[in-house]
Amino acid sequence: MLQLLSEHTCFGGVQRFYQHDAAAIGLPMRFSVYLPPGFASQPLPQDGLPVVFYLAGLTCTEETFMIKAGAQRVAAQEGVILVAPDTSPRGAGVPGETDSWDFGVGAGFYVDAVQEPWARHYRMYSYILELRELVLREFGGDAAPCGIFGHSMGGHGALTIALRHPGLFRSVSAFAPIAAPSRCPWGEKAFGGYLGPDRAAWRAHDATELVADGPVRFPGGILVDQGLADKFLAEQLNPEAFEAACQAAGQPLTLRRHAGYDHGYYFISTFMEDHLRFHAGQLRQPG
Ligand SMILES: N[C@@H](CCC(=O)N[C@@H](CS)C(=O)NCC(=O)O)C(=O)O
Repeated sequence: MLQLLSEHTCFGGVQRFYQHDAAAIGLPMRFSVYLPPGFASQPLPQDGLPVVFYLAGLTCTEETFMIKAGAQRVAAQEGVILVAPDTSPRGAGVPGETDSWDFGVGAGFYVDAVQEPWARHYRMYSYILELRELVLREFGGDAAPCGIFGHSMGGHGALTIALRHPGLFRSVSAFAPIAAPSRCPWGEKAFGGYLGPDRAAWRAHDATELVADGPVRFPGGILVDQGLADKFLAEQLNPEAFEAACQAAGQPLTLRRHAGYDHGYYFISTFMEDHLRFHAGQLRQPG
């Protein structure tokens, strides 16, 4: 059952925060929803508005995007619903889960852990799919088209989940994604800890490997923005590996490199409008 935690009128629509019992996680989870002004007048459930999911990065919560990204104004104009989940289970009680900022709490990496002691609750991959179903049931209508985007760890999550489920998500974009997690320190730590030492199992959660391994899933293109003053760019993000894989596979990609921009929400908010219009345009097309 959905518990409404707070509600705020915003650009003529409504910003809400919810808690619910997440089956995939086995714990209560929080998420945020922005419902644009057109929401109330939609004839549910047949003709739901497009829904765009945003997956946040390391250390973030369900609040970060809604507070910092400046997305609601354009979502109101475009008539899209925005949804942002938390970035990990909270209160799982796994020993050491708060010891580091890039693994454990705030760092679920959008995978289902198979390694103990994480496997019981750290199942953010399945949770995102569960949340999509819940949101469509509650707000979207069964036929609502969905898009997904995210930042850094969440950019990795958005790309990998969309590439694995192109039938569920019709548009995908990312800000400064961890684009090849199997070959960077953040990804090696997270995948090693959650998925174990067998690197073959990592491929299914690595955007660069998924593009290389499969057919073209998004013929309408993928949009990625990357700041060139991002302190994590050289060691962690590897957009050039993703770009090369897309080129080799024939997957259309618009990778924009922006001089001067860093890794944070000043960068994200600058290009947020472009991403929302990209998703709205793709989700409005008959599909
Ligand atoms: N704690 C890290 C930074 C973590 C970080 O940059 N997190 C990004 C996502 S990977 C973020 O969005 N942080 C929240 C914010 O900027 O509000 C550090 O000290 O370098």
